[in-house]
Amino acid sequence: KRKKSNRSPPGPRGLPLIGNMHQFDSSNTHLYFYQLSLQYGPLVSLQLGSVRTLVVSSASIAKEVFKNHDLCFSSRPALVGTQKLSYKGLDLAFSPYSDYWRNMRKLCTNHLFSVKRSQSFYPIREDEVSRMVKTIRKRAAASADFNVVNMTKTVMTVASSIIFRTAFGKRYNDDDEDDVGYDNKMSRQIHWLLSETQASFASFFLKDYFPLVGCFIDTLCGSWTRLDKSFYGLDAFYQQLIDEHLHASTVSTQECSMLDILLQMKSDSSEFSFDHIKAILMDFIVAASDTSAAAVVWAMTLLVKNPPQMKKVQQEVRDITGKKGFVDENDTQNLAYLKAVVKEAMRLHPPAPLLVRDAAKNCVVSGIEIEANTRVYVNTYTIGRDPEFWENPEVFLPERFMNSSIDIKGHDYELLPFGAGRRMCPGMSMGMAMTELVLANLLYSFNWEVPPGEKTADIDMATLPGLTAHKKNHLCLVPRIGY
Ligand code: HEM
Repeated sequence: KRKKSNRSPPGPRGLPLIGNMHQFDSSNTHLYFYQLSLQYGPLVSLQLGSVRTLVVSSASIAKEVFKNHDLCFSSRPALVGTQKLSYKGLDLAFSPYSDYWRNMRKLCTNHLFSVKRSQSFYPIREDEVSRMVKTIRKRAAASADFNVVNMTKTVMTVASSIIFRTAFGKRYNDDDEDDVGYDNKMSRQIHWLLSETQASFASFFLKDYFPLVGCFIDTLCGSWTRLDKSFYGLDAFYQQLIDEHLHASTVSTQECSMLDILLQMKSDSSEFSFDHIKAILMDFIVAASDTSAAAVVWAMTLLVKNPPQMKKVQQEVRDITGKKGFVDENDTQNLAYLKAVVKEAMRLHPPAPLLVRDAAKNCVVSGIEIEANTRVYVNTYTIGRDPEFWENPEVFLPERFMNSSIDIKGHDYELLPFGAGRRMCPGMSMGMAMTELVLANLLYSFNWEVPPGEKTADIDMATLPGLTAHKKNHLCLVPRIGY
């Protein structure tokens, strides 16, 4: 029996010292892992430098990981980039499993991420989505040469505006946003904040795989200098916003924001510092806007490529909303088919496809002994396409979720867009509220066409490298006033 549990899962043959590092694609990791799973099966082992790595690609093994051994797999790897940006693990997302993480998670779930809190931010979502609709309307009325909307930019802008305003309680430059994509100071500042944070979190350091020599090579390559520069830039930006809040009389902060709540938490506890606040805000910024925006863009892409489903979902949104001009969050609760569309888009294109954990101790999964400190990637992209669970897995068919009990809450292991177990996404209700509201209003107000001379079949599904799986090439569509 012991012999059996010691066998190692299959995987590509590596080289001495570096293992499989030379084959590892760190830019589109989930697609690389998907290919490996097609070749080697649902459990693949790799040696990435000094890091033993396991890739899980089936719902049944994911269930073992998250249900039977969740405690063992509740830690995250302490990577150079994430440690720096999280102020050495003072955040939630990149903190190792510990008493600190448990307390922080409880605190944040109660104060920041509860359903009630998410509802309290609804006016912000409503206002930003209305602004988006207004700007698209202008574009729809423009002449043929100017009516193409870059959906990727538009959706990223509305999502980051919502998140920025939810985090800090204010907008920038209300006045000059008469263009789709709002190319103004706010947009540029948020864009910089987002891209810098994303890039730093995802930055590649050899030290993460070769602790002894990696540090030296990273220094030679200038990776540390770049990371330090980003970190100090972001730190200064957050400090400026905190200072503005502390001297609230100098700015008009009308809305209660996440930062207000965090400052209150700081004044209630002497152990809570400004670094804690910045680390949590950093998590929120990186985890919240990008993921929801990616979800909307993938859903729109799939709908445009599937006209019968597009027609059906628009019919539902317009029937339920009636003539009142805006889909609100009471309406979205009743949009069963739209919810099925979102689930189906997340099945095919989960915005955060890799659930990353480190094994805290030895344990046996699928009859195989996993050693402590093994890095485990659960690939929800592959699991969502597993033909054992999904009929015609490559086909976009939201109907499969109508009258189905399969949900995204982390109990149905064949569909895990928000993860599962103790480290599951705490912002699910806010993320879903944002995704559904933006998508519903895009579908309610407009009919969408590809630009003249293009075909829907030409819209590609390539993915951008990064922590969040964005559509690589921007989705550009022509809006026609629909309702
Ligand atoms: C459509 C939107 C979203 C998607 C698809 C998504 C997905 C995910 C996934 C897959 C994880 C990793 C879970 C795991 O390892 O099991 C995660 C973690 C996390 N998400 Fe989200 N997320 C979304 C929106 C949000 C929002 C709006 C927030 C904040 C309000 C948020 C905050 C977080 C945090 C803090 C973590 C780390 C949790 C921990 O490690 O304890 N997410 N998210």
